[in-house]
Amino acid sequence: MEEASLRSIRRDLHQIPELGFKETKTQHYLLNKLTEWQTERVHIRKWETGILVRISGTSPTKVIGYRADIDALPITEETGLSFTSTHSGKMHACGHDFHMTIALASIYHYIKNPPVDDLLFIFQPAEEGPGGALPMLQSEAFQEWRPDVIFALHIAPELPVGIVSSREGLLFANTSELFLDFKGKGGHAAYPHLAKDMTVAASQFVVQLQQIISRGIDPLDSALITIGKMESGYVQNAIAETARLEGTIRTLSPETMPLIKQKLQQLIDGFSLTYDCEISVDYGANYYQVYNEASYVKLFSEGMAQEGIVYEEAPAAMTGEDFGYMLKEIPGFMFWLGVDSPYGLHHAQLNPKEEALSVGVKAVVKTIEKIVSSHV
Ligand SMILES: CC(=O)N[C@@H](CCC[C@H](N)C(=O)O)C(=O)O
Repeated sequence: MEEASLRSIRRDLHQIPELGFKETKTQHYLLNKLTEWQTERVHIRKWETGILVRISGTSPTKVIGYRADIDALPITEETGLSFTSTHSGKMHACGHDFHMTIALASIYHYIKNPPVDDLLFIFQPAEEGPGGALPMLQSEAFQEWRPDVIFALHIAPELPVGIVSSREGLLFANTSELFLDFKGKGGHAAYPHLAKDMTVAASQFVVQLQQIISRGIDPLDSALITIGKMESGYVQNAIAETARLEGTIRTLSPETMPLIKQKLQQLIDGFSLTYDCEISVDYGANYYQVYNEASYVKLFSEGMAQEGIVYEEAPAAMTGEDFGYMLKEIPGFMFWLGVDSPYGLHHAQLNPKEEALSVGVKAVVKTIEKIVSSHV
């Protein structure tokens, strides 16, 4: 596909960001393109707000899967681009507009050049939350077309265009969302002794919970807790009756996650007594680690060298990806695609370079060819 068409698709998608399981305009846009190009080899199925596209091979011995996530984030875009988000308070700040464009262009390639093996392209909803990969994987629609091998990419703002990166084994962490609600007793700001101040309780909690990691977890088994949002009270001269903390827990090993949750519960019990309040916890969406199968990463790095794309070994990252659930069931891998943006993932000014789109398509097509001709 021409560079100009890649950019135009990416810009269209960039303007209509939608949150998890609400990607109706996105689904409609993708379906329009797919049906416009459809031939007798191409079979399309909807699943919730996602789509599965199966392309029949000329002489298939396996099914090769490629997954692109399609949802956006509740972030107000500040890029000032001419094709900025038209959905107020929502933005493709994690590159899923790139991921979808690269998947569409790869499908287009295989419509023009029929593949040897069967291909399954997966447009998956709700990666940022509440998690679309696991229910999609378990769906009848997916299981009927289940691939034998699967891979995916993620944009990497810190890498220059022309560089891709991955690693054998653990690439992304185990994650759990964290929502804490505090309920005390409100009152006049001048009478703190008659109230139960949840601003104070929640503030102490934020500081104290960092010690779960620094004092409770083996430093060689990395983990983190980030509180990204904190809310309490209603007005400057009243004691806050309620407070809410929203965050995420990340661990390098699946076993450390329940340990942190157990220690959090002990902290919650202690705080409830000390501050005479009620604290409820909700762990929201949980994602399993992204663990890459070594043989496919080797195949990928060989393929990139043949294609003139620079391959670098990636460090493991504390980012999360529900694609980990697909890799738990189906062998494969994930890689980073350099897009060179001074602002990182989840930043309101993230602006990936569009030259990376064609590098992404080349990388996906080459990887499919390598898997077709391999015996792994
Ligand atoms: C690649 C990336 O940025 N993924 C997200 C996944 C979010 C998982 C969930 N909502 C959580 O925050 O735990 C990430 O934040 O790493």
